[in-house]
Amino acid sequence: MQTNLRGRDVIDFQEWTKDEVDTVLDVAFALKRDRALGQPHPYLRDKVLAMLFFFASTRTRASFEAGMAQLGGHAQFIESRSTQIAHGDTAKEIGEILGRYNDGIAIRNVDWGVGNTYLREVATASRAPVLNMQCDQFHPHQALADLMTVIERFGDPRGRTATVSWACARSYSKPISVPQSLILLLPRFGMNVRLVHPPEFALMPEVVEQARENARRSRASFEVLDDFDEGIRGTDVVYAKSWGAVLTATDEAEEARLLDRYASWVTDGRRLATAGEDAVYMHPLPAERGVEVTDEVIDGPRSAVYDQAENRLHGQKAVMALTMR
Ligand SMILES: NC(=O)NCCC[C@H](N)C(=O)O
Repeated sequence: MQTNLRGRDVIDFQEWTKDEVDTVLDVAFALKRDRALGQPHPYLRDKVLAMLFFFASTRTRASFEAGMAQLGGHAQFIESRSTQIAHGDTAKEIGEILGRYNDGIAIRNVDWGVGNTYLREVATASRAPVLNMQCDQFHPHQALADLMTVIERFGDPRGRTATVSWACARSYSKPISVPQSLILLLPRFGMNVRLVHPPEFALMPEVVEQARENARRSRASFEVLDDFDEGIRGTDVVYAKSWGAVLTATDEAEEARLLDRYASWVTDGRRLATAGEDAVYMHPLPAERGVEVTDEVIDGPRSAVYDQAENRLHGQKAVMALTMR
């Protein structure tokens, strides 16, 4: 195993070289094979990961915690609301202190305009690496699991087309972190990316610009479209999920009006049938069934959602094994 990733933070893989991400993928697939064979791999014996959550989690908590146990270590679950953070513990203090107790600090803070800065402040103060369990701007471990899933389905992803699209959903205004990490990572592996959204649901311009640059460097294409049907036609990966109008909507009422306007942005069987012959449907979950996607699609033969969720475990174990040793 390469050792030079020890101590490295993962805020987004954009800050890692392609070779470094390749190392993570190699280790992730090796750990996945080990697990299938019942082969133990206790690379992190006696190591402890702090998992600090400012927001709800299903897959992220369960997979980081299971992963640490499988690597021979331990994960401690910390919910921000049961800490003294509201009483004054600063990001610097959290970094200093949790960094002294632990070998890694994983954080989920999706508050718009807050999360990314918070993670970086903790990372600056911490002697242990900080792993991003989703912030307002990036969700690197989701994108990693998704890339693994694409590689498992298609082999070499070069020349394949991935549609990263907005879809309608009403439960809450979701972060833009999943599509942002995806459009940054997939072109680096040679995928042609179509970013599709209504004009009001734009991503951060500097992230889109970086994604375009990543595509240019790998001689892949990068397009921004506002027509859902056109975005899906002939594509290999239909990754359609909701996100909030964080850069344009000023209040919930305005966002609700936008959702009414774009309520037809649902991935259904008719639309999926227009994608490529061996196209795959992807979603990070939780999905709003009947609003974002029909049961027929998410439960259908082209859906990769459970493989994506499984690969969270293997990808994160690779990151932890490489950064926390
Ligand atoms: N797979 C996950 O980490 N799920 C939580 C993040 C996805 C969430 N629906 C989101 O859109 O940001």
